[in-house]
Formats: sequence, structure tokens, C-alpha cells
Amino acid sequence: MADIIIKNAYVLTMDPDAGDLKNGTVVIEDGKITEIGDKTKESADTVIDAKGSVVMPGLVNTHTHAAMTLLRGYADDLQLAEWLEKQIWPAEAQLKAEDVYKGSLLACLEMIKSGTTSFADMYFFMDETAKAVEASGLRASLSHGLIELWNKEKGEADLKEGKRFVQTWQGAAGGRIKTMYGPHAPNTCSEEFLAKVKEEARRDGVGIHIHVLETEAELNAMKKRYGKCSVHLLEDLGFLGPDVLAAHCVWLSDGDIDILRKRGVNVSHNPISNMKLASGIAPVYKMLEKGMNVTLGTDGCASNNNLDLFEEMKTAALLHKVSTGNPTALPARQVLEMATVNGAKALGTETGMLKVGKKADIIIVDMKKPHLTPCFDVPSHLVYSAKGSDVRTTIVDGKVLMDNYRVFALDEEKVTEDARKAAEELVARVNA
Ligand SMILES: C[C@H]1O[C@@H](n2cnc3c(O)ncnc32)[C@H](O)[C@@H]1O
Ligand SMILES: [Zn+2]
Repeated sequence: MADIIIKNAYVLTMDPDAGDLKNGTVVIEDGKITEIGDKTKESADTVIDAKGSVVMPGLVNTHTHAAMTLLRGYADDLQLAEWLEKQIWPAEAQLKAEDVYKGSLLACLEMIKSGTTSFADMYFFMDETAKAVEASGLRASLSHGLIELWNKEKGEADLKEGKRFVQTWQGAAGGRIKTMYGPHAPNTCSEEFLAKVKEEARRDGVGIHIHVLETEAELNAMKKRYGKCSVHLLEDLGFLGPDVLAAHCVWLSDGDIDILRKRGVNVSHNPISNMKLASGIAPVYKMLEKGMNVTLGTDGCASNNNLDLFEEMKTAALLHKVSTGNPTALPARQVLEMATVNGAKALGTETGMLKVGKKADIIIVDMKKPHLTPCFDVPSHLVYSAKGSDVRTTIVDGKVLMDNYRVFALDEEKVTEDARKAAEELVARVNA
């Protein structure tokens, strides 16, 4: 007998070899997809009737700072440098471990409720984020943020903590937790430090998550300091490869794109954060045209201000049509690929596609809604009309975390209330 059968669904597989099923069934056993078809096994411990719904791979958020839910709406309408240096870093200096746990749990709850099944995170007190991921049932690739700021002692202490985190949590929660090294950015870490991080990541066999060329200010600072941009510096250090997840990549030249493509670097595009901080428009159309693995991220809740990847998909599709003057740029299916298949590839998880043998990270989107009626084309609706709140069921590793909008994994009221209180107390400490 199977563990879960989802039946009567429109099955959006995102598998280029299989295509979609208009009325299909997905079978899950031992955390994996074991059958997809018109007629499959009939009996299971849990049978979900998904009539009027779409079954699809869970969404992958490749760049966030989960605990920053506590700073949602804390510092709006600023450019990155002022936002970070004058508002966010002083607030983060007051963070306690328990705040990060509560903020991360709130993020996990928000992601479960809006269809994100895995995410890549970079922050501090990362044991707490890992514990929140473990408790919530989500999948994540976590890294301790390393912000050296040309202070050798701080860099060494950060790297030691980053390594301890990797060695403690790699493969935890039944393999749902993976770890990475998280050097903050080429303009906040020295070249010697970045080289050391690369060496440690290689030694531990884990990836690297880093912000790259997010702002024009970073580009100018790098040219002034090194006479070359961040991508060329990282290339000269031998830093770049398919193990690197580069967030933002807004200020890339054509030459930078060629380097990132040649090295197989994964890019996390964060259009809402880039628009809100007025950082600029990443050359996503060009990167996709060149066959690069471009994925989607929300960034943290202080620069987005939510974790809804449905909003991110729509924004990406619209932004690159208007910026290229080409309405065929980033069509709905390609944007869905960025949020599923490409994200899974970047995080190295066996997810992102509904295919026999893949891990069962699956969401069900309720299409029986006024704003989703009528429906001529499912991918179009998912990108241009749907919202995270249309997700009715979220399954990770074959475990049902939410069904019919009811979250089993977490106590919604307590998580929300605890985070609200922690955020108020944090801001009171900052203002004291
Ligand atoms: C881990 C550190 O990164 C900070 N952060 C959050 N969002 C951004 C961003 O868009 N660019 C650079 N740094 C960012 C976060 O506040 C932590 O200090
Ligand atoms: Zn970020």
C-alpha cells in the first residue's frame, strides 16, 4: 500500500520528457514519487482528492535570510548601503539566538503556506534556523553569514563558526538539511578571506552562497579597490564553479555573464528586492538565452517584504518583458522552471520535478477561485494570476505539512504570536 495518493489532479510535472496530465494521479511511498499516471494504485494511507487543483513540484527559494521576518517593514525605501549599514546591521547587533529561532519558524510557516518546499539561507545563529527547519519539515541549504569587513580576527572567528555549522548540520533532519559556506559579498570580504572560504568549502564538499554585484556601488568599490569587478576577482581566485550560488548578479557585463556561464555558476534572481532597494535590473534574459541556471529568490523580509514565490514569479516575468521591450521574454513555463527545476539543480536536491524516483516535495494549488476562473492555460495562471495563498497542500519528503489550508507541522497561532513579540522586543532594544 502507498503512503499518499493524490488523485483527480491536473499534474504539472515540469518534466520535459513527460509533459502534463490533465487528469492524473501521483503516488508517494517512502518519501519518493513512485508512480505518475492516469491509472495507478488505488489504496494508500492518505488519499487526497485534488479535483479542480493543480499538483506541481514545490517551489525553491534560492536566496533568503529567514529570520529577517522579524524585520519585515522595519526599514523601507532606502538604498542597500544605507539600509544595511544604518538600519539593518544595528538592529541585527541586538539579535539573540531565540529571536532567530522564532523569526525562522515564522518564515517556515509562511513558506509552507505559500508553496515553498525548500530554501537557501544565509544568516547568524544558524543552529536556530536549522532547528526551525527540522521542526517545520521543510528542506533547506543553510549557511552562516561570514562578514569579514577586513577585520582578520572577525574573519577567522566567522569562518570557524561557519565550519562548525557545516560539520554539525550537514545531512541532518533525515537529509532535509544541507549546509553551505556563506561569505557575504566580494565588497565585504577580502580576497584572502574569499580564497580561504573556497578552500574550506572544497575540503568539506559543500557549496558556497554569496551576494554578487547587487549594486552599482559594489561595482565601483571593486573597481577602485582591485581595478576589476567582483566576477573577475572571483574568477582570478579560482572561486567560481557549479558549487557556487550567486545571489542578485545585477551589475554584470557581457564578459561577466560569459565567465559565470563557463564556470556553471548558479544565479539567484531576486527581482522584488532589487526593485525595492532600487539596485537595478539583472540581465536575466541574456543569462537564460546563454543557457545559464537562473533561479528565483525572495531575499529577506526586510527588502521584499514577504516570502511569496508566486509574487516573485510574476514580478520576474513582467520585469524582463518591460526591461527588454519584448513581451515574449520569460514566458510562464520558463519562469516556473526557474522556481522549480532550476532551483533544485542549484541546491543539488532530487526535487523540482514530478518524476518517478524524485523526492516527494509537492504542492497542490486550488484553482477553484474567482481570480483563477476561467482557466485556458495552467502555467499562465500559476505565474500571472495565482498567489501563494492559493496553495492548499504542501508535502515535503513525502510528509504532508499542510492539507486543505491546515498546517500540521507547526502551531500557527503560537509561531505568529511568538515572532510578533520577539520583533517588538528586538526593536525596543534597538531604540533603548
Ligand atoms: C547575512 C547578512 O546579509 C544581510 N542582507 C540581507 N539582505 C541583503 C542584501 O540584499 N544584500 C546584502 N546583504 C543583505 C543580512 O541583513 C545579514 O546581515
Ligand atoms: Zn540577501
